[in-house]
Amino acid sequence: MSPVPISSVKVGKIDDVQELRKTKTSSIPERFVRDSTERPALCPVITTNNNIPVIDISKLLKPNNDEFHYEIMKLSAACEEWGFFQVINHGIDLAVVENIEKMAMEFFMLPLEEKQKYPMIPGTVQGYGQAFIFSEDQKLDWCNMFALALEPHHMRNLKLWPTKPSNFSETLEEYSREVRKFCKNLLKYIAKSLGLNANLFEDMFGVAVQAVRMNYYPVCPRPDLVLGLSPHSDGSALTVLQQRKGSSVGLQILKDNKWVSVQPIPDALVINIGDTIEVLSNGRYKSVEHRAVANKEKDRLSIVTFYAPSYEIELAPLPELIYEKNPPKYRRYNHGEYSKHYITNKLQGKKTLEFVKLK
Ligand SMILES: O=C(O)CCC(=O)C(=O)O
Ligand SMILES: [Fe+2]
Repeated sequence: MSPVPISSVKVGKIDDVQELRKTKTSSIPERFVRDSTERPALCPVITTNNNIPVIDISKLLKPNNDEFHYEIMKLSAACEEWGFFQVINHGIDLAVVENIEKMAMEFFMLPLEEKQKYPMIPGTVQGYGQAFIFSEDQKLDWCNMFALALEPHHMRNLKLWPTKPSNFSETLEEYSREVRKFCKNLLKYIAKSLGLNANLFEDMFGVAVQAVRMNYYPVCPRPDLVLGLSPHSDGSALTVLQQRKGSSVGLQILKDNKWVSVQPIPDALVINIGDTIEVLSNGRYKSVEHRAVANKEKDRLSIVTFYAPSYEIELAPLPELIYEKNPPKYRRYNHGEYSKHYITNKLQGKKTLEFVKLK
């Protein structure tokens, strides 16, 4: 069951944030102004460096030596305590990483009419615009998105593949191939870190679903009033996030009820555990709530890949991780049904997981 468009949704007027920015006005339209409880400046933000764990993938290439075991232990602690980590020496060709950043920026800098040839279709999260908007009074994010499903092949909506910039398809295909390889390997390490057979996730997921979302956050005159992206957890198994070099700092994760700002490390990728792994690990690994904030001085680009099981797969906490003192916390469900639930509801912290949580 793959996501289907919803045609009956009334989303109201959605101002394009890049166009708003061009007007140089310092006032923010009401639909972007958050309630005081949601405004970023009112929440305590920790910005200390070196907080989010860093995993060195090169140390995982030779299994079963001390370095390998140490790194696997670090990975396990990162997934349990943070749900987020950065990876260095990830093995993805840096030229491929740079190319996608350049291409994405070229896309976002195109005239609005060009980008609007690929409008976001409510209920599918594909195309250009704002996703997860389901009513006329819902608050908007200070962000322009462009998202596409890449795999499996039959899910590609070819009408949504831009013809400009001219290298769009080729660049995205190359990037997504590299990221797919990386995700498959990382899932092996994650399985090992849970004491499971390395191939368990790959065998279980079938032909994995892979989607990419490019988020562009223009400079904002009042970042204290808006959010770049509403708080949410990801409905994927794994998410790989790349931040454009020289972008502002914008990603924040909720840790012990405080928003912690993720300081980018050059050439590193940010990884987070999505809802699927939280469920399969019966809550041992956390799909952590995160959001993005806007910035007054610098714009920001993030390129996000969601890697998830095939839609027909049934998911439930793994029997290997269930024992008497740790009974199942989630029910058995179909992943396609979960995905549909995810993308047909607005982003609201970890609310989506309630759909499958056992009371
Ligand atoms: O731009 C970011 O840092 C956050 C993006 C994100 O969380 C998402 O696209 O799911
Ligand atoms: Fe996310």
